[in-house]
Amino acid sequence: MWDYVKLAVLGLIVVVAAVAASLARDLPYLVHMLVIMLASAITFFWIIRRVGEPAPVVNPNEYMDGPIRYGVIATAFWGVVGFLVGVVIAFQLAWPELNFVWAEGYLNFGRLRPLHTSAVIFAFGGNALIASAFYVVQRTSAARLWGGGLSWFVFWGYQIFIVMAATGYVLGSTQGNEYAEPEWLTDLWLTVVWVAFLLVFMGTIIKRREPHIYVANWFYMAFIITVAMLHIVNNLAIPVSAFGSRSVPVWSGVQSAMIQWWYGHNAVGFFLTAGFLGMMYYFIPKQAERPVYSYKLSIMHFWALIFLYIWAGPHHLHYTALPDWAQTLGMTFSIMLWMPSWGGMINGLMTLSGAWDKLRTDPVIRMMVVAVGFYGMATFEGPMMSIKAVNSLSHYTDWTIGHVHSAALGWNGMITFGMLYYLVPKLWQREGLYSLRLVSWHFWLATIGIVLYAASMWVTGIMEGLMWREVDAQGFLANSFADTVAAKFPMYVVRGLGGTMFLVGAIIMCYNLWKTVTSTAERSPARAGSAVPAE
Ligand code: HEM
Ligand code: HEM
Ligand SMILES: [Cu+2]
Repeated sequence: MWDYVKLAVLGLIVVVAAVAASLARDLPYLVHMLVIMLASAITFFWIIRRVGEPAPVVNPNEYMDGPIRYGVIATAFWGVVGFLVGVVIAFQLAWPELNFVWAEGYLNFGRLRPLHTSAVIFAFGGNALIASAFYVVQRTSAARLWGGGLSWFVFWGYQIFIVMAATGYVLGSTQGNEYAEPEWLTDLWLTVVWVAFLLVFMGTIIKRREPHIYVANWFYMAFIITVAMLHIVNNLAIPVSAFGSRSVPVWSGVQSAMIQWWYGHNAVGFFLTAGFLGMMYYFIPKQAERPVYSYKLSIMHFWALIFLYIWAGPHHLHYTALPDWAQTLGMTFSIMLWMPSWGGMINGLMTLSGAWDKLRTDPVIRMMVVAVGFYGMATFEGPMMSIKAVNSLSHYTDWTIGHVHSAALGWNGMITFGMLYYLVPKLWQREGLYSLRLVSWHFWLATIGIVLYAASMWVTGIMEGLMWREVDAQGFLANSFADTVAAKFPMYVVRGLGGTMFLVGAIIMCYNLWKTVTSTAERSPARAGSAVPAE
């Protein structure tokens, strides 16, 4: 019965999408409708082939790891895609000829930049967060994922969101809000998927068989709930037509700017920080085989972090039309944010106390520790850049880009790599990784790549900031803008090389993980996924 309801709904979606596609007013809308039509049609046929088959017997004591395995593969795949686009745009900035004339309007810097930022944050980071949240919540709750097949919907729905966002960027559909570029249709779809994600996560927490809610789950919960709130408020818009991709935002003027950076900053705070701290709190103790250093500290810095982050957004709008008091408020909260951030860093690093020797022998733990180190560095640099006097130099320069990437590559990238190295042998029931030597290669390529990236951006950032300020004896500007661009060329090449090393490291990781699954010995089946007791 339930199958027939699903078939009817999917059939209806296919027809509606086909009609909407034929009425489309613009190309991105047409493509999105075709994507929806195709995805619904494939699901339709997938279900119809199984109608009447007895439902597979699931053991409620067994973890649901299917969507997590897919999520791990998607994380690695989108990571390589996102880094590759990053390398391309890095070289486009060094050599503008790489904005090929034949690809103008599709593959030029302006189209590829949001493709890069969304691919790395939402596709690579998002898949890593969803997969690890599903893994951690089951293990720490001693419960199977709630909602039957809903977690599969979350996985596939999220991939459809990624495809819609990516095709939209290349075809020129954008709201023009950084990190919130997708238009209304894609936004609505993401909202549906995200609510399903929240339901699966909370459902599992509620039916947990472990009285205690482990701290990693608090961070994941804050991440899921806050991102839902940010996404909905920042994307409130009225579509121009039901059959076109364009919309008119409800916010305007300085309010619009403030809401955008309330969103943007907390995307950093809750997507790239809170969620990833959840990852840190599970995978570092596991890999180090040590308990979390201080449970008390984890609770204190959790509440301080989520309370302070929400207020710090105005540091993106220093010296703009935003009222002065709001800028100062943003700056003050940013400086306070240093403390809970370092609370997290200290807790992550000190979890290794008594096991520091592992740094010599285990390249995976080395990766995780370096990640936490970069987290600490970025959360010192950020509060410093939020001071208005410092920001007057750093704003609009490559210093910001350096800050972003030391955090993104160092913290988000490295902790995710560590998580993947931990998860793949577990999820495919292998004795261990195919090659620790290759992990070491990945570690060094990535670390040196990050250093090249961050250092070159600090140099160009401070250089161009100072060049913009320089005046001659009469008070005229000493440099034209083009002079500052020309002066940056060598550093842009260095950044591109650093990015290439980071990308090569990630490709080595994919090879290593692939070999782990295909050519290492299986673990004894007794140790495979059983839901009691909590791990
Ligand atoms: C191979 C690695 C990477 C390379 C070569 C690379 C390169 C770039 C380049 C060239 C830009 C544009 C800078 C500009 O407009 O001046 C950029 C922007 C950006 N990238 Fe990356 N990237 C890489 C990895 C990542 C990762 C892993 C993340 C996040 C997890 C990330 C997040 C961002 C963000 C958020 C921006 C926008 C920054 C801003 O507007 O201030 N990138 N990247
Ligand atoms: C205590 C923590 C942090 C504070 C106070 C902070 C502060 C800042 C400040 C002041 C800027 C420059 C704004 C501007 O001049 O336009 C900035 C930019 C940025 N930060 Fe941070 N940061 C922190 C941590 C992080 C972390 C951990 C990440 C990533 C994982 C991150 C990602 C970014 C991004 C993506 C931007 C560029 C936004 C844009 O203009 O597109 N930040 N941050
Ligand atoms: Cu911020």
